[in-house]
Amino acid sequence: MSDSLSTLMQAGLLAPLSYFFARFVARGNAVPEDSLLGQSAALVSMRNLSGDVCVDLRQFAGAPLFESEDDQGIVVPQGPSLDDWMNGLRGASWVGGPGEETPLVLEGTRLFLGKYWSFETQVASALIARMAPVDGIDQARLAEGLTRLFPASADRAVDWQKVAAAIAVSRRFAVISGGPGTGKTTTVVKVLTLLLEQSPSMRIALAAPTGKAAARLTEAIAKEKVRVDADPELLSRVPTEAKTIHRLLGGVRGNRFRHNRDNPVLLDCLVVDEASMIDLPLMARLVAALPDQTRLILLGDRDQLASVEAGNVLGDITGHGRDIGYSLAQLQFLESTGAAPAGALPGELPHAPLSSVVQDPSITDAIGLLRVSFRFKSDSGIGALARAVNAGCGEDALALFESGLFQDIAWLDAPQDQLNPQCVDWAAQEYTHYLEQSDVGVALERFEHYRVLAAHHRGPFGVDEINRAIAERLRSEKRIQGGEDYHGKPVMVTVNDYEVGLFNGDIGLLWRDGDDGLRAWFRGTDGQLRSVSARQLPQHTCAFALTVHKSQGSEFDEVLLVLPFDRSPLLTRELVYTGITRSRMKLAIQGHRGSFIEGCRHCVQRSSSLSERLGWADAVHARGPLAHRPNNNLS
Ligand SMILES: Nc1ncnc2c1ncn2[C@@H]1O[C@H](COP(=O)(O)OP(=O)(O)OP(=O)(O)O)[C@@H](O)[C@H]1O
Repeated sequence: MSDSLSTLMQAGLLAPLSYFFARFVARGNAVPEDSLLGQSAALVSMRNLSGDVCVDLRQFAGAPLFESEDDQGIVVPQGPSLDDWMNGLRGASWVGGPGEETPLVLEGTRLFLGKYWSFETQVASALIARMAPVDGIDQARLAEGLTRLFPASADRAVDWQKVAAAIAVSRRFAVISGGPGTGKTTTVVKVLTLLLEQSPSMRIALAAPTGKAAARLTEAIAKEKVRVDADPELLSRVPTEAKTIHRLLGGVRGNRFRHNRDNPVLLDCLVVDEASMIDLPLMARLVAALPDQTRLILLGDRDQLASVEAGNVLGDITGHGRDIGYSLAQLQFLESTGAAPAGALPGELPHAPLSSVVQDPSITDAIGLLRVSFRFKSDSGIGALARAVNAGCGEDALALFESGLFQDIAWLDAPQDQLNPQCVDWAAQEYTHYLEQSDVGVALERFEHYRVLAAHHRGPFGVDEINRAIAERLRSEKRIQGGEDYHGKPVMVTVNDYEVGLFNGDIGLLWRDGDDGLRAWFRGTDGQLRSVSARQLPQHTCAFALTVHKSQGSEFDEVLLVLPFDRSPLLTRELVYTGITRSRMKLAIQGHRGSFIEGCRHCVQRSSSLSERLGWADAVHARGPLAHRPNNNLS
């Protein structure tokens, strides 16, 4: 006999939200909360809070439904056999089939929260509606533009940027994915140029999930625009400013965005950067607010961490690290426009016929993978490290630190229960540079050069403790003075405040403004400085150290990555890869060697059916070291 859901909640094994949802569903069906229905509702809600979009009952049939520690003395309920489970749920009035508006939806063996089933199907149908190639492309003009903007290299190797550009111009939905410095922004500026050459009146917008990412996109687009060989008048129509997705959608009114299906954003083309950070609900709201004829181009690194909230939208769209092969029609198009030399691109993949990878090649036909990093050359330890981690080889990654070949990477062994003192030394030394500035604009810019990142919030290697240790050191060196709020304190906003215009993840500095006291200063997506009084500052935390999750969309010259000593579910290949690739020039990792190797083996797996809805064959979530082919993104 297993313990009740309420006991599980009291023991901290079940979130209160999941318990009350289970109770609500059970009462709605007039059954006890510890019935199969109540337990199933609690399971789906709990898994959703951990990032899954649905629960595949096959994974839980005959297995414990919730995680527990052996020493807790709690008996966790087990899933029944698959047949009994499916039959039991089919009889419940609050469990509907696909399309029914019920709190739970059962589709095949997958059980969804009704809302998430709707989000997933909305995203799938919006992307599928854009999957076919666009009619009426002037191929001669496109071929001329591709030749002009992507001059042939001497070695006649495939120019993956050119391939991705041809794909993005010819389709209403495209993804351009690549690791850091592979030229996503460079390519998209050329894509927009080619689109404007096809259709000069095209209305284009740029967006990103966070203010930081939008500011970086704005800056990168401005830099690339001046290098493009095209009519300056046409180029002036490429937008100069990227908005956050929240701002593009017009901010929240009540619990809805101002732009939605009934009041769409009127655009011909939307480019969204850092797409790996977009969770399923936000993606659903974004596509709902776009008319079907609006082109959507997603940029991102498919190997990065999935979004904080449920779903792994970019991973699902791009096949979770699988190789990409193109259909015959796509190969013919790419060759006829000169995007790739005849016979150079993968159609049927060397290790498998395309039909075993995708049920419908339209999905791979929409993806351009950038495979060469222009940032990390062959002497870059960061590049080599990212490649080894991405291939799941923690041992190889550790060997790079000891090889003596690379000056830009360093490993620090973690003492079991405290930070390595060298970490605090380095951080205090680096942060002194911005604290020495008199101008807040310069200080903000200087602050962005260096960052400490960690996997966890709490514990000896969590951001809370690291922030405390760094502040204490800087205080002892008289670099900062004062209590909770002080001149020079870095702050990160942790909520969206539409009134004040500051959003979750925005980073600024508290800075004394003459006699007016402390104000919090931020740089907007347009590059302009703005400040709010310390009193107006929405809920925030200290930001000497950030979680790797929060650092997505940012890059720094130098990074100290603090990994936990013990194995942890958070320590995954994607987390380590994302942490490493936040650094442009210099990286130090503090960690435990065994946990690091384990972490590199372990991939984030989130249950959803989006990849299958989009045409990928079977569930491709298993991305273990064997299933994953090393990619060349960072060569
Ligand atoms: N084909 C190319 N040849 C030479 N340099 C290039 C090429 N493409 C891009 N670069 C340079 O590489 C650098 C990175 O390019 P870009 O910013 O477009 O990459 P990204 O993938 O958007 O990077 P990020 O990781 O910052 O998102 C830039 O300095 C850019 O000018």
